Amino acid sequence: MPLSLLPLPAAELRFDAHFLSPAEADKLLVTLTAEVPWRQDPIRLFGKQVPQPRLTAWYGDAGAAYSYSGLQLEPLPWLPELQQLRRQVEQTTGTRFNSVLLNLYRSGQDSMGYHADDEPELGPEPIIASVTLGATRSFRLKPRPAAFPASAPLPEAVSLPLTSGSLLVMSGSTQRNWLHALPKTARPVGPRLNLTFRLVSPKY
Ligand SMILES: O=C(O)CCC(=O)C(=O)O
Ligand SMILES: [Fe+2]
Repeated sequence: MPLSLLPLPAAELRFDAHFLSPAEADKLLVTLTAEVPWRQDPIRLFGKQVPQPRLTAWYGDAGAAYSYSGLQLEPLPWLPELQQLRRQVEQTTGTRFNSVLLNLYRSGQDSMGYHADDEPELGPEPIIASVTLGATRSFRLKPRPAAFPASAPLPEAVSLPLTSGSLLVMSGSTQRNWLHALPKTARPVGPRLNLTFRLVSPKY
């Protein structure tokens, strides 16, 4: 299945619900959950240090250092499974990636707040390829008000259910014009593992 373009104004979003087969996605979820050295780093939130409401890991080519929410992350060396997935994602998107951020949402209580992936090392129009394994969670996008003319109504926020094995590609002006989040849910849901492949420019 090719990637299909999702209709969101002033954004570039492509989606394939069946990028990985259910069997591939399940196998990868089990392997990565067990083999990744998951961490729960503190983040600064309103001036206070609090644990992130999810587990994370950062893999990449040597030198692909990245700062995220005030954290400096040195990449772990690629696991064979992640290398293979990177190649698959590169083939499908026609883009090169040198790193991947893994987020493990252990339950519906784990989440990620609204943000844009607009750190300088990602460049002005980053391409971010997001693979989901495990539970379906809603990915929310809302407009950045400053990015839209004040004279017209703002576009509405949207919810995309990201299912296991799906691939979502954000590119072009998406990060400049929209924020995204993975809200908590009160529904009982199993773990969800998300991988966002990125191309970061090494800092020398
Ligand atoms: O878990 C997700 O689908 C979103 C992850 C995300 O936005 C990020 O890693 O920057
Ligand atoms: Fe993000």
